[in-house]
Amino acid sequence: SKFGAYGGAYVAESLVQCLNELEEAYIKASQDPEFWKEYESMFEYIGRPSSLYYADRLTEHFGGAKIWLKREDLNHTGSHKLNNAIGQILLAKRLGKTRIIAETGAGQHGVATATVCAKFGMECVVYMGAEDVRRQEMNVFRMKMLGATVVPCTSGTQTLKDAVNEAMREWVTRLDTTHYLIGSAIGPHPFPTIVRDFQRVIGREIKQQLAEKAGKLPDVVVACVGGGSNAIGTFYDFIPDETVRLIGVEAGGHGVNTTLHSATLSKGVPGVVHGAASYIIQDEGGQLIPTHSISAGLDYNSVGPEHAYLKDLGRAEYMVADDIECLTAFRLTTQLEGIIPALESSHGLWGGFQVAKSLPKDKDVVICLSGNGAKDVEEVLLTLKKK
Ligand SMILES: CC/C=C(/N=C/c1c(COP(=O)(O)O)cnc(C)c1O)C(=O)O
Repeated sequence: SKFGAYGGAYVAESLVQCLNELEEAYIKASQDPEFWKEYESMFEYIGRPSSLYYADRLTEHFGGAKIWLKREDLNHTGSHKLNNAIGQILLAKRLGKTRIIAETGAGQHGVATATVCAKFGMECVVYMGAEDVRRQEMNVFRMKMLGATVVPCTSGTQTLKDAVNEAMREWVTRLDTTHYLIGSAIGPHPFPTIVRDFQRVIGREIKQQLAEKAGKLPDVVVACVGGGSNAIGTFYDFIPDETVRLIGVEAGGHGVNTTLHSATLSKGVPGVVHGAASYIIQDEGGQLIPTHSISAGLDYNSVGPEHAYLKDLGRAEYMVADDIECLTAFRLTTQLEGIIPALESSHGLWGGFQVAKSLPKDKDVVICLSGNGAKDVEEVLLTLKKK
């Protein structure tokens, strides 16, 4: 249940039994070929395998290594989030739950959760910071259209961490009927392990696809890091391949020399929040301090414990892209490849571009394009108008 000193389950007594039940159910399911068959039978619904697209114009523009995009934005609902939502609702069914709650920031996880609840006939309640309800309004419409109840959270900074707080607070009162379908590789054990196992299909497909297309392993794989699920899913099957560099890109917001960022691994400190030991953006007293990112899905005080572990091991490297760099990558990808990326993914794109331009042409850099940017175009226009 630990990733080195990180991970664990630092929760109130009232949650321990439910987490043990979840862990037991997951261990049984993960050892049951029928479970994985059922999970993989839903790949058609998700649209898997997602394509590994060679971005020839971005490659030419930067003049260095070949840039490949892993198109998780083309999945049903528009991001990688459905990979995890499908797996967890199958678990919830095995646990006999009838009701699902979730947190969301960018609204992508909320939409993915509402989608699987519609598909599998379960009640769905999604907690979402009021600020994120405003900046990801299109996804709020989609969640409601899919039959979910969206609960705006007005505590704290009214963003992702506040939604997690409220979801956990409610979950502990409804453990018998309700599964908390967590949206990233965060939270108390066994959540980070479960979410990683449902996202590792990303890296497994990349490995197979690049072997087919280029007859080799990637030299670098890059992904943005919010809670860390698309990144750990991209990295996990490459961890044993020492020649493959693993690079996570966090949100630099207004700059890491300000307090308004979400660069947890670069500027945070070890601590405990939302049931897990990891890196945290907090003050000396251990209180969460307000974070900022132009992208709601990266605007979070902590990060998955497995990333904290990979960082300390030196197996993965973590960079930062600030709001401006994110917007630059957003524009370049849109105007050179005709692909509008989510603002979250744009952080990974920026990081991948910087690495690609520093490498020779015979190298291959794969960037996980975690989501579609349709949800962000209004916010981007608003931001550009303020310039
Ligand atoms: C679970 C809270 C995070 C959300 N989204 C995060 C997100 C992220 C960051 O989440 P992780 O992959 O878990 O680091 C990356 N790309 C897209 C398109 C995202 O929507 C959400 O609510 O949709």
